[in-house]
Amino acid sequence: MTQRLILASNNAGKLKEFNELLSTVGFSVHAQGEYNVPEAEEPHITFVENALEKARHAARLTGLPALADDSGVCVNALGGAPGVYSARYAGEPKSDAANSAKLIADLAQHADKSAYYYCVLVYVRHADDPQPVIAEGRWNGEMIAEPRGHGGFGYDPHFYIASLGKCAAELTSDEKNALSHRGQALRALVEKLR
Ligand SMILES: O=P(O)(O)OP(=O)(O)OP(=O)(O)OC[C@H]1O[C@@H](n2cnc3c(O)ncnc32)[C@H](O)[C@@H]1O
Ligand SMILES: [Mg+2]
Repeated sequence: MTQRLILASNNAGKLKEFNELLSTVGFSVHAQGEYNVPEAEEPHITFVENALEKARHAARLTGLPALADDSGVCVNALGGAPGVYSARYAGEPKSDAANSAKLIADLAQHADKSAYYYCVLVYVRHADDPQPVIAEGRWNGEMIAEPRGHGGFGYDPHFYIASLGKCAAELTSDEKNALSHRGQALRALVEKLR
């Protein structure tokens, strides 16, 4: 039986990756935009609280189970910034190009370019679910100034994986999903839902 699931996100890049990752596990997935769910508030200082807020918001407005992702890039030399503020690092309106440009500028004087992507997923069966299912994933890399590749989204053209000699934006979507913070978190979540 396929179970209808709301993806509590408005980010087109994430939605594409979720559709690829979830296509095989028996969920019929629908973006919250299909149900006219407006963007949720993300007022918290932790990824998990923001993800829970987004999942509950979508479940409450649709009456359906919902999956939310809160994620970001954490740069060690910047004390973990932009972290939970990754989507709006350069302010509003959100812009991947402006965010990347600010991050590269902020890092220019630092020798340590190491960074990691972090993703937490929260699944709620309904808005008041007392047992949300939570999973996380982390993907290490480093930030490089010159953008490379056209795949992915967000900071991917600047997120370099030395062992591959490539940026995340140079990977196919299957390659990215196999390695990424989001892919890791989703596989862990699916295990917990079995
Ligand atoms: O909240 P929703 O609607 O899901 O969409 P969002 O883009 O606002 O999502 P977040 O609040 O979780 O912020 C995550 C940001 O972190 C960055 N990010 C997360 N995962 C990424 C990935 O796989 N590749 C590149 N950048 C990523 C990117 O800038 C995202 O906008
Ligand atoms: Mg957001």
